[in-house]
Amino acid sequence: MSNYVPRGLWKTEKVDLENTVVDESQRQLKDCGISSRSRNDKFSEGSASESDDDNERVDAAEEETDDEENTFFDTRDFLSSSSFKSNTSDYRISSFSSDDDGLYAVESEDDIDPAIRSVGTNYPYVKRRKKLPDPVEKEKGVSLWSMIKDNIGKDLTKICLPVYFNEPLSSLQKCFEDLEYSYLIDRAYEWGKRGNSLMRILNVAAFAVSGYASTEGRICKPFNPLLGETYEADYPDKGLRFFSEKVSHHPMVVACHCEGTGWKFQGDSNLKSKFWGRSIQLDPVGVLTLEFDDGEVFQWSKVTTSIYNLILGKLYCDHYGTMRIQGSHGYSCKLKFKEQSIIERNPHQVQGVVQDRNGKTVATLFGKWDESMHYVSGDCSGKGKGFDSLSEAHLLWKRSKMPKFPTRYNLTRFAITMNELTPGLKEMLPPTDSRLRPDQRYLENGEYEMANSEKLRLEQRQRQARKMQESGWKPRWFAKDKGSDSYRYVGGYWEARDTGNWDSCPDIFGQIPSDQLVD
Ligand SMILES: CC(C)CCC[C@@H](C)[C@H]1CC[C@H]2[C@@H]3CC=C4C[C@@H](O)CC[C@]4(C)[C@H]3CC[C@]12C
Repeated sequence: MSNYVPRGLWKTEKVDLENTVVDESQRQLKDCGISSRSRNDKFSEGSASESDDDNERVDAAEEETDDEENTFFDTRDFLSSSSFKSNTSDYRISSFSSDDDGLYAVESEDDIDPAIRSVGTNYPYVKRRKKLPDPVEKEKGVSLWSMIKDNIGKDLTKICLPVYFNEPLSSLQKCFEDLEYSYLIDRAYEWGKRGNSLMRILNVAAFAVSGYASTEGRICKPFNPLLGETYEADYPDKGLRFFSEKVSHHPMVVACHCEGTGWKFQGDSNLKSKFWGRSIQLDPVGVLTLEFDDGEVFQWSKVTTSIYNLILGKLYCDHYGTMRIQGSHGYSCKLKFKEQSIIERNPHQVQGVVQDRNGKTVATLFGKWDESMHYVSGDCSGKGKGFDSLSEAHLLWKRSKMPKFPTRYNLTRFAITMNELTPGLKEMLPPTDSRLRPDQRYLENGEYEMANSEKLRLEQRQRQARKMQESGWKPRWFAKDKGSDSYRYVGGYWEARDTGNWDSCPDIFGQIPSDQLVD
């Protein structure tokens, strides 16, 4: 059994995914006879820290059975069932066929009220790029194993992984990926305005799930932003503008704020990570808040994400757990993300219910986080019943098609646009914007050597971040809410951008003045 790992050999350690160091315990892979891996089978990285007395929990996690198994009916069986097909026979046919639109294309949604369906389609057109630049240098196959083996005997926690394991986006930009399907919030807004709160929460729920779609097949690490790094996304073509800032380094926290048409979305993301040997578990802490102009507020938290096959096999991630969306006007929604099992025929299932203020189930939701979400009126989540009424399922959301020019990072069409730096935009940005981060730009251009050396330089800089925080560093655009641990946008970013006055923004990507260097 090649992947048998003696118990006790694996320490359950807290892994800082953002610190690009190789975990000491990976050295032990060698002792287990695990041989080289290609670049495509990427490896974990993390810093060894904290307790190693949690071994039992590994066992517990492995042996845990999914007692909710039965409550998940087979969505795939259903989607291919004739009753469903006859109802929405053309749901696979895209209503947009040219390659020019794809970014915000909504697939055929015949049963959606045309007036609602057209919400968000009359935003101005903005030309955005459809591919990343062609790489300057040829890609080379870097195996993580070769890096580890050359460093045996050294302190492995001090080795930096090359930029080759990164995707050319920062964690700040990745937050914006959650807004790819913002038209669902626009629809929710419209439904609510028409007095249909049930359709409002259903669209909010579909939005909350849709943010996960872009994580499928993405196995590269985003760049860990520097303290004070920011990212803005001005997307009039989606009727919104988004802004995020890295507000803390220890623990690593990113705060974001997005103003849409009739709504505001904000939150901060702080991941608690656990290293289980073969996998890494990420538990997001913090609440996301969506606030409509008419006063209705929705709050929810993200579910657990795990990254599997760090040792052998194909790396992949899965999302599982229960997401509770609490609305301020009576309805709430509970969504279960089913955990994938090894023999899973039908992964990525999500199922849930909307309940009114009395706890009565008024609608049932089901689908897959990487595909689509549907709803049925009434309660059909119970076992044994439901398949008849499922023929009345209505499409809420369907994932957009992947780009015509795939990237080696598997970015979606939307993600490809996020790091674009047009000359006009460059002049508007503060010196802290992720688009100006040199190593990330070099990686995007396929200049791997330069990317690597710049990454090392900036990581050197970043080592001062803890000191900065301890000596009273404060984020520029967010502040902690009184009596709470969450960050709120204090305002002023877009106003500063209008005047072009970035005096208060430090040059975080530049050279460190030699008198400020610390050892
Ligand atoms: C171990 C290394 C080299 C492999 C690459 C790890 C990749 C797969 C990891 C690194 C950071 C991770 C992301 C970190 C944060 C979030 C927010 C969370 O709410 C959804 C998942 C998501 C978006 C993760 C998806 C998986 C991810 C991209």
